[in-house]
Amino acid sequence: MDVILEDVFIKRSQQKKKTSPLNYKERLFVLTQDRISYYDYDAEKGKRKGLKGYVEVEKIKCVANVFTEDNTPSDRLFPFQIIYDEGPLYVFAKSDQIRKHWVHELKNKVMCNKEQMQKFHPCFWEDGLWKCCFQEVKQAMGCRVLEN
Ligand SMILES: O=C1Cc2cc(OC(F)(F)F)ccc2N1
Repeated sequence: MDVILEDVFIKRSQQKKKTSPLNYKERLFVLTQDRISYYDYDAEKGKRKGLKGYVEVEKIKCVANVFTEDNTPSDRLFPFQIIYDEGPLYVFAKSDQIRKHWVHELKNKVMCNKEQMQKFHPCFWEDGLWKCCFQEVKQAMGCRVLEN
């Protein structure tokens, strides 16, 4: 299966508990027709190393930008979210242009998916609540309708 897009992003690890610290790791992301995979990689050699995980494109219910807060570090200015049945996965692109390209490609794939989501949370789930609507239930219905 050939590569559609490939880029180095920071990903936010899914927090097990709301008190556990958030951690951010740089990974190589690869989009193919049916998967978005991410790898450990060697920056010096620019080589892919171990596959760390993936999400099947058909499982993605929504892709959207995420609003950042004012105190966002400079390497996490362009986040987007990939929402699948287990919730949102947060990825940080290096520029708005790179983010736009990935979100565009992923949206094109999601529109063909059986399960799509029209309501989502435009801000992060962080420290046990949605930063957009302050609901404290992660499964709370999205507070924003997806515009076209
Ligand atoms: O804990 C995790 C696993 C993960 C995967 C991911 O990228 C995706 F969608 F799988 F391509 C993005 C963020 C995270 N956080």
